[in-house]
Amino acid sequence: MTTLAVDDIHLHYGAAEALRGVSVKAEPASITCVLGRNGVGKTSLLRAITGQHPVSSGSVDFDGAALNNQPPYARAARGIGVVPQGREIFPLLTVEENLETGFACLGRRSRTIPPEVFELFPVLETMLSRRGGDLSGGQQQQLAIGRALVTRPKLLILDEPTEGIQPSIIKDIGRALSYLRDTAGLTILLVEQYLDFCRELADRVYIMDRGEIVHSGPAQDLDNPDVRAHLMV
Ligand SMILES: Nc1ncnc2c1ncn2[C@@H]1O[C@H](COP(=O)(O)OP(=O)(O)OP(=O)(O)O)[C@@H](O)[C@H]1O
Repeated sequence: MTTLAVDDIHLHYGAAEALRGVSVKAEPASITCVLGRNGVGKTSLLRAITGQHPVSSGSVDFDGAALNNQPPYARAARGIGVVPQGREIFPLLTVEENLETGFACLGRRSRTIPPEVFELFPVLETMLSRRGGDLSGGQQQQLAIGRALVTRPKLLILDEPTEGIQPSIIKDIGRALSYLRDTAGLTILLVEQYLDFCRELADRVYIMDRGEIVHSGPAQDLDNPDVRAHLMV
C-alpha cells in the first residue's frame, strides 16, 4: 500500500495560487525527492501534507486513510514526522529536552528515545546536556532528525536537510536516511535543492516549477539534461 498519496491539490495564500493540481506518491521503504528552484512551491506542498496550511481542493491520503482537515498534531500522532526547513531547534533547551519534545504525540508508555537515534548520530549522546543553540548547524540538523525519529514516524518528511550543512555531515545524514529506508523500512519524503544528494539517495524524483509537477520518474532521470533544465535558473 502506498504510504502517502497526494492527489490533485491546490493551495492558496490569499488570492495567490501556490500549488496548482499537484499529485505526488511516496511508497513504503523508499526515498522520494521533490526538487525545484526557490519559490516553486516545495515547502507549500509539505505544509499541505503536514496540515500547516489548508488545501483549497484535492486530497492527501496517508497509510490508507484520508487526512482531510486533521491538524498537524493529529497527523504527527498518526505517524508523520517532520524535519522543518531551518531545523527549528529550541536554542535554550538541552539536546535531551529537544529530543523529548517529540514525546508530545506519544502515549505515556512509548515516551523513550529510541536507541537508533544515538546509533545514527552518536554526537547527540555526547552532547545531551548541551543547549541546542550551542550546537553547530550540522549537529542541529542531526538533532532535528533525531527529534522526528522520537515520534516513531512511518513517514519522515525533511525540508532541505542539506541547506547550510558541511559536506561530512551531509554524508552522515545521507547514510542515516539510507539506513532508515533499508533497515527500518521507513518511507521518506525529501525536499531538496542539492541535486547530487538526491541523485544518490532517491528512488523516485519529482520536479516542481511554478506550483506544478513538471517531471516525475526514477532518480536516474536526473542524468538527463532535459530533466535538469527544469532546475536551471
Ligand atoms: N505564508 C505565505 N504567504 C504568502 N505567500 C507565500 C507564503 N509562503 C510562501 N508563499 C509564496 O508561495 C510560493 C511558493 O513558496 P514555497 O515556500 O512553497 O516555495 P519553495 O519551493 O519551498 O521555496 P524555497 O526553496 O525558497 O523554500 C512563493 O511564491 C512564495 O512567495
